[in-house]
Parts: sequence; structure tokens; C-alpha cells
Amino acid sequence: MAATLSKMNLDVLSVVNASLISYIEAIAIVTILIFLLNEIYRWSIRIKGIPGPRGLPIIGNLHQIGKKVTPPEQYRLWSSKYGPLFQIQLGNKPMLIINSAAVAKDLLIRESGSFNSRPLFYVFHKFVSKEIASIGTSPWDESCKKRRKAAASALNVVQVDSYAPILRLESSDFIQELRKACDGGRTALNFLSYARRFSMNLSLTLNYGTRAENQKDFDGNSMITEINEVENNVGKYRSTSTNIKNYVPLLRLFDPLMLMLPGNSLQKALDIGRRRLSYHAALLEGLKTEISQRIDKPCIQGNMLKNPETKNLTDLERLSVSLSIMAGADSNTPTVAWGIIFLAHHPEIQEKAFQEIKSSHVLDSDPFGNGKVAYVDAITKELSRYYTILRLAMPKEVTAPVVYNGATIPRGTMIILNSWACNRDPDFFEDPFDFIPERWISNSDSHQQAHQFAFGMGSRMCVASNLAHKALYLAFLHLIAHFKILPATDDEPASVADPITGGGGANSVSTPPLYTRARFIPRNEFNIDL
Ligand code: HEM
Repeated sequence: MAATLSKMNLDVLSVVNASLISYIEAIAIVTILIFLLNEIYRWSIRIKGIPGPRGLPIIGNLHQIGKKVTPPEQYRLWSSKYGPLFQIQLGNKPMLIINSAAVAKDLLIRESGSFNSRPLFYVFHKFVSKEIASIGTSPWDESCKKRRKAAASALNVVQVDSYAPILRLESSDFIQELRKACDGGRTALNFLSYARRFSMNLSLTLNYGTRAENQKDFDGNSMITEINEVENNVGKYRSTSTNIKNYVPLLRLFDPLMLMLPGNSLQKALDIGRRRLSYHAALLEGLKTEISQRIDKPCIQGNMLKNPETKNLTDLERLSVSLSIMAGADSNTPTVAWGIIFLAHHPEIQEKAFQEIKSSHVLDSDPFGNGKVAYVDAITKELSRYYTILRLAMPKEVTAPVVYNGATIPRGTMIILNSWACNRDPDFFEDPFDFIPERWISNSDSHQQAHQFAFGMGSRMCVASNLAHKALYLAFLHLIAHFKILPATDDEPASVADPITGGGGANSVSTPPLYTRARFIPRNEFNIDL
């Protein structure tokens, strides 16, 4: 009896074993099949006739990006091998990269109508911007057209002139607060928060007619801390070279399960999106209360609420305009910060600019007005070129097939303007690695009218380039007029002001400087009522 039972057990075991083996075999065969099909698919979507570096199965070129140098610099280096327009493959997504001014013009200006959309990204659009995306991250459709039009008309040249009092207040306040904190230049000051307040106050005032009254209010304000943290995270989710799930669909297989686990990365993305909506809702509520009490200050949201022309925007569409304006602050801050670090390490440029300001007499009558000191204006443009804060302009998506050099770029292709590489294009800028403000000053062979790749190019170029340039110009004009800026310590290496070695933000969309300390010695040369 016992012998029969153990034989039966053995029989059952061998049946279980056999079915387990065939089960494992089946899984292995299916996995190999999925892998092969995926590789065939990846091969089939490569754009024929456009070169690019070889990658690995499944991940493509993802492992080669952002390791030794930042992605924009890596793409610039690759362009010397593969040409000014090449393709890489991020997992299952081919991506074209434009690395020269000539190709940028050929495609984004001459064929602008075919490059006016934005791609959707799994992590960003499904989780962070689940309800509504900013203008810059929205595909081209009727709604995006309306939102872009509303933002563009609120930020056009005429409107920007009407924001003169806002620019005046913020640039004068910026200098005043630095003066209070600079300790006569005896100790180094971390100026990052001051640059942030300058930029964020601009965005808050334009958006909702509100601002942080002073630096203390800014540094201690919980909503400002929240905005800073959330916008910083949003910048990371917008990066095109990280967030691997955007490109490898296989990694998304278990996401429905992942979402049930608290604290996982997708929950965090959802949370950042919720937190962003929540502070915008609080700011909007504040504005509506002020409007009802007739104590509101003129601002873009207020205009949209009151102006019948823009009333055809839904609540979410108006919110999208505000998300975009808030994101703009994130680009102004690092430009101001780089400018300060650069000036601290280039006393000769500071001195020349200071003498030009003095001899121009621009500060004598209307110090925050429209009078231009050409050399400071040129420094502002050159800083934007030299550091190129958004080194990869926001990604675009092709809306109609385009033939370029015999290759057909199909509809739906993702394409990125490497503004960093275009701003270092030796065919477009003489000595592109040198900081030469004079290249922007009018003379026969100058680039005075050269394109500012820092703001992108084509039909989806930055709608606020005029405003941003004006704000930055005023900030630098008054920084140079009011302070002699020195490095934080006498032995601080010049590499901190280098756009490559001194830059951080490898995993984000913008490139801020890593070092944000300097000494500010007040000059007291101009009698300006700040
Ligand atoms: C130094 C400051 C700034 C820089 C360097 C900058 C740069 C850029 C770049 C590179 C783009 C993408 C362009 C393209 O795809 O070709 C962009 C888009 C955009 N920017 Fe700016 N920006 C700055 C400030 C601002 C400010 C202050 C605002 C708002 C007040 C703003 C609003 C926008 C909007 C709405 C878009 C999206 C346009 C679209 O997709 O149609 N920017 N910006």
C-alpha cells in the first residue's frame, strides 16, 4: 500500500514538473518573441537616410546620454561625426536632433508649419500634467492655438511696454534687497534666492497680480517654498533624456500594480501635478476675491477673466496659460544667476560696462526706462547665448511629412532643437566658445540681428522672449551700476563660471550654475531712488 502511494506521488510530481517546465518554456518563448517583435518594430521606425549612433537592444542610445557630459553637449559632440541633423533612439522612440543654425532655419523656419506640435510623454502627460498641460508641453490643436494666442497677445511688444512699472519695481527691489544683505561686500552672499524672487515676482505679478513684498517674505513664505519645490520637480519630469518609462513601454507593464503602492515613483508624479494645481487654485481664488472687492491689480489672469475676447477659454485653458507663465520664471532665474557668476569672474567686462553706463547718461533721467546702454544690452544677449539655459528647446513633433536631403521625416517624429549646439555653431558665430558681447553691437560684419537660439526657433518659439530680455537687461544694468561683483573667495576657480564645468541640472530641462555665491561691493556712484 505504502509503495503504491509513493509511486503515485512520484507520478504526480513528474506531471507537475513536466507542466512547470513547459510553462517556463512557454514564458521564455513568449518573452523572446516579444523581444524580437519589439526589436523589429524599433528597427522599422528608424528614419531611413538619416545617420546616428548605434545603440543597444531595448534601450537604444539611452545608456550613452548624460554619462560623461550633459545630453546637449553629447549631441553637439556627436554632430561632428554624424552631421548637423542626426537621429538617436530612446528605447522605442526615434528622436531627430538639430545641431546647426543652417538646418534649424531650413526646417523650423522654411517648413515651420510641419514642426508646430509637441509630443506627448507617458510620465509627464499621464501623471504630472494629467488634467491640463502648459502651452509649451501641449500638442498643436484648436485649444493650444487659443491658449498660445492668449499668451502671445498678453506678452507682445506693446503689452510688454505696458509692464514697465512691474519691471521697474522688481529690478529696483532686487538691487535694494541685495544692498541690504551684502554686508558691504565683506562676506559672500548666496544670491540664488534673490534671483528667484526677481523672476518669480515677475511671473506672479503678470499671472495673478500678487508678489512677495520683500526677501524675508519670500524666503519665509510657505507657498513660495512650495512653488519652488514643485516647479523644480516639474522641470525634472520634463527632461527628455531621463524618465526612461517614456521610451521603454515594457517597463510600464506593471504600472497598474505599482500605482496601488503608496510612495512609488508614479504616485510621486501624480502628487507633483496635484500640488501644482493646488497652489494655482489658491492664487486664482485670491485674485477672484480681489476682483470682487475691486482691489485687484492688472494681470493676465484678471484680463482673461474680465475680457470677453478671451472668455472662450475654459477654466482649464486659462490655467494652462498660467502654468506656462510660471514655468517662465524657471528660465529667468538661472540666466540671472549665471550672469552674476560670470561678471564676478570677469572684472574687465564689468568695468567696461560700468564706464559705458556712466558715459551714456541713461541712468540720469529715467533709470528704469527704455534708454538702452548698447554694451549692457549686448552682454545680456551674449549671456543668453553663452549659457543657453534651455539647452534643448522644448521637443517638437512633426505634423506632416518633410523631405530633407532626400530623407523623408515622417509625421509623428519627435525632433529637438539643440539650441546649445546652434549657439556654438562656428558657421554662424565667430569664435563661438568665447564670450564676445561686441558681436551683438551694430557694425557692418556683426550679428546684431542674429537669432537668439536661447529662446528656441520657429512657430513654437518662446512667446515671452521680448519680456524676458527686457527684464534681464534691467537686472544686469542695475547690478553693474550698483555693485562691483567679486567671486565668493579670492581663490575661487574660474571653472565655476564655465558653462560646462560650472553647470548643474543634468537631469532637468534647464541648466543653472552650481555655484551661487558672490561678494557685492556697493558702488554708490549713481544717485538713483531705488
Ligand atoms: C530667460 C528666460 C527664458 C528663456 C531662455 C525661455 C526659453 C524658451 C524656449 C527655448 C522655449 C521653447 C521654444 C521652442 O520650442 O522653439 C520657450 C517656450 C515658451 N516660453 Fe519661454 N523662455 C524664457 C522666459 C519665459 C517667460 C518669462 C515666459 C512667460 C512669461 C515664457 C513663456 C513661454 C511659453 C508660453 C512657451 C511655449 C510656446 C509654445 O510652445 O508655443 N518664457 N521658452
